Amino acid sequence: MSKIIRIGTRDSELALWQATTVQQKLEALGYDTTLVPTKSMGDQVLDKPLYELGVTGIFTKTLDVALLKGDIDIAVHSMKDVPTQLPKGIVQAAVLERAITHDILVHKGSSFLESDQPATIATGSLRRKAQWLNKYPNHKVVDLRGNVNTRLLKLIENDWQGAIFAQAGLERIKLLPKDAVQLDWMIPAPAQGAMLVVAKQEDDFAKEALGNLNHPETELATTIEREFLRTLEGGCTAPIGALALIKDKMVYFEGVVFSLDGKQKIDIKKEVKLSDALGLGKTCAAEVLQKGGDKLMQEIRNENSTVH
Ligand SMILES: NCc1[nH]cc(CCC(=O)O)c1CC(=O)O
Repeated sequence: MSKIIRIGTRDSELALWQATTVQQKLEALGYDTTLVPTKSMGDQVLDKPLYELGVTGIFTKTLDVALLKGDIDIAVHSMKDVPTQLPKGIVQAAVLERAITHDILVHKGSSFLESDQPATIATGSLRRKAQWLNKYPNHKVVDLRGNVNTRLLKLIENDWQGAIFAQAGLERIKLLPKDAVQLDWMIPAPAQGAMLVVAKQEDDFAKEALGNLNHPETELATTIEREFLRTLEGGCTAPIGALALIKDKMVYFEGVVFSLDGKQKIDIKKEVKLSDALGLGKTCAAEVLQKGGDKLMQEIRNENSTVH
């Protein structure tokens, strides 16, 4: 195997951890590899909320272009950052076994959670904001951008009580504080905690190499969650959560869409046999749309377009 697989990645600590993990797995199988770190637009524009940038795939576009130009052979992504429609010519080549899916609150003392005192929580995610305000209507949520390391620093520098992160991200780069509070009531983003490796459609060598890294259960769960998101036409900027758990040949699915202020919530829970899991995300999304989700999604699109 003389060909060297060039692995494209963003250059944040978390992205590099993820890409190195893929690199080590490929090397263990006997493949030669090299890492190609790149800055994405999403990492460069830090002074605007994500949802105002109005571009889907802001973290993935730079790597897509590098892949299609032939500067890299594969790209490693946090799967939740990847738009549900991949660009033409790029395919999903491996979904790695998922880490913990939960969100987590990093704080400077958590007693405020048990009181009625007002508090300020930071997050750049509309999904986290809506769910937080739904549970704590008297709190304020402020925008927070940047990679995980930057966001932790901003929390220290600012007068906020806490900030919300994906537990998987903090664990991977060993920055999870011991007293962080796991938000097991918060529905994660579709595909949170999973890594996706993409390749060019025509690159059989890369696709075969990556086939060894694929984790079918994670692939199925994330497919269902992303189908739910795609059917709702949520992109990456709507307050939509989805989680599919696979256990004992059953799939347990939970999906939700919130209004931006967190006051309205339309959710769905379904359990089906593993053999009936095909199309589950779509069916659940159709039910949500029918239960008033279509109107809610339209409101979200209108409100989002007025802030652009
Ligand atoms: N949007 C940024 C992002 N993309 C993936 C992760 C964490 C790892 C994961 O969820 O797979 C994070 C950080 C966060 O949400 O705190």
